[in-house]
Amino acid sequence: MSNVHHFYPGLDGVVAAETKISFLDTVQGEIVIKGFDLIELSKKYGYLDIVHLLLEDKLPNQEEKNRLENKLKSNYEIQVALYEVFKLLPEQTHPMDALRTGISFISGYDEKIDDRSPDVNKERAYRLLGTVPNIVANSYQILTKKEPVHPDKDLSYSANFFYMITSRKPTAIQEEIFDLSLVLYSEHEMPNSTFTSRVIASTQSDLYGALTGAVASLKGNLHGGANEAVMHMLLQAKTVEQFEKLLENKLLNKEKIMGFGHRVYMKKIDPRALMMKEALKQLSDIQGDDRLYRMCEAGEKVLEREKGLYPNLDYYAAPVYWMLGIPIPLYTPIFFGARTVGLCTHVMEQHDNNHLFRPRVNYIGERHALSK
Ligand SMILES: CC(=O)SCCNC(=O)CCNC(=O)[C@H](O)C(C)(C)COP(=O)(O)OP(=O)(O)OC[C@H]1O[C@@H](n2cnc3c(N)ncnc32)[C@H](O)[C@@H]1OP(=O)(O)O
Ligand SMILES: O=C([O-])CC(=O)C(=O)O
Repeated sequence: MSNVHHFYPGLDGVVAAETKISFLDTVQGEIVIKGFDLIELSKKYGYLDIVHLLLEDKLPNQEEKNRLENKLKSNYEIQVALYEVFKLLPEQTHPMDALRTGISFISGYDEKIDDRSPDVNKERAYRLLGTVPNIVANSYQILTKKEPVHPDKDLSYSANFFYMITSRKPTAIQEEIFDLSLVLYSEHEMPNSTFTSRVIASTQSDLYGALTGAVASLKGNLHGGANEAVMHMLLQAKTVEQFEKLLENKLLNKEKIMGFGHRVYMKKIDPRALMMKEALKQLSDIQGDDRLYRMCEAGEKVLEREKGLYPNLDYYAAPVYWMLGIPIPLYTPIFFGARTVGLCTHVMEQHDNNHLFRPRVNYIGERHALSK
């Protein structure tokens, strides 16, 4: 038997799981979520529909949707002690790190922490879906020395999430676009964060641990952190010409351009980015300011011409969140908030049909004999 195995750097192209949750069908050009194309879903359905689809295996009727929303609302509040924990965090803590701490902290309140059965895991997932927007919003409020914002149960789930992070109730169109962004971020097969959560769950560790690991994964700017990085990059330019120059210089310096490229869609635009691009156009028209839209479009052309690269969702989500008036450090936490449902579904699937993740290596170090 050989000690050398075929090595795929970054597990590129390696199949890591059999799943009934989702699949990036690059042949048909579809993001399949429980059998439906996410882009088609996003044109007709909202975030709560997707939550129901992922956790209950079916699109909900109105009554089921109301029941789901009420269940999430009954889980909006966070432990008083968590506010105290956030007060102890150093001021410069990134909201993703505060979120990681928050999710880790609340695990101690779960009286059935050692129960991984599907029903208990599902209840836990609903609790997390209710709680995460509050953790995202109020860790940030406290870190920025503001008063906590209490959830408003008269608002829809997405409107309340928006309200808690901005302290403003959204207009109808703002609510619609924010909800669309949550739909688009909700689930995406086997990105690094989902893989991380499944790896953790495969030791029979719990949902909180798996999600805590996923927050850390998502924070990196090769993954979820790219949406914040895109906005910082856009803010470095004031005009289309300046933005084009900035990108050209970055490419000359062999820098990676945030918001472009994707392990799976490398040579095509991420279909979710197109949806967010339309939303950006809509916001630009409403606000009578299309500067960011024009800069982003020009950037697209530079990357296509120079590198044959196309935008991923983060490229257009960033300026959309900017035009919605959302603080930049919350862009990646919002991504996580939206992805909570996808991650919970994956952890549940892993627990239900588990095989410990434990890959091998090709050893390229030295071997020594110990002298006697
Ligand atoms: C919602 C999401 O999480 S989507 C991902 C968000 N992340 C980003 O936007 C970060 C920027 N993008 C990237 O770093 C990459 O495209 C990734 C990490 C997302 C995927 O890339 P990988 O599959 O690992 O491919 P890799 O990084 O090796 O790139 C392959 C080639 O394309 C180039 N490339 C890929 N993405 C970019 C980019 N954004 N800017 C410039 N060049 C790029 C690489 O430099 C490399 O070129 P080379 O072969 O000449 O060295
Ligand atoms: O699929 C990936 O690798 C990253 C991504 O787009 C996502 O998590 O939404």
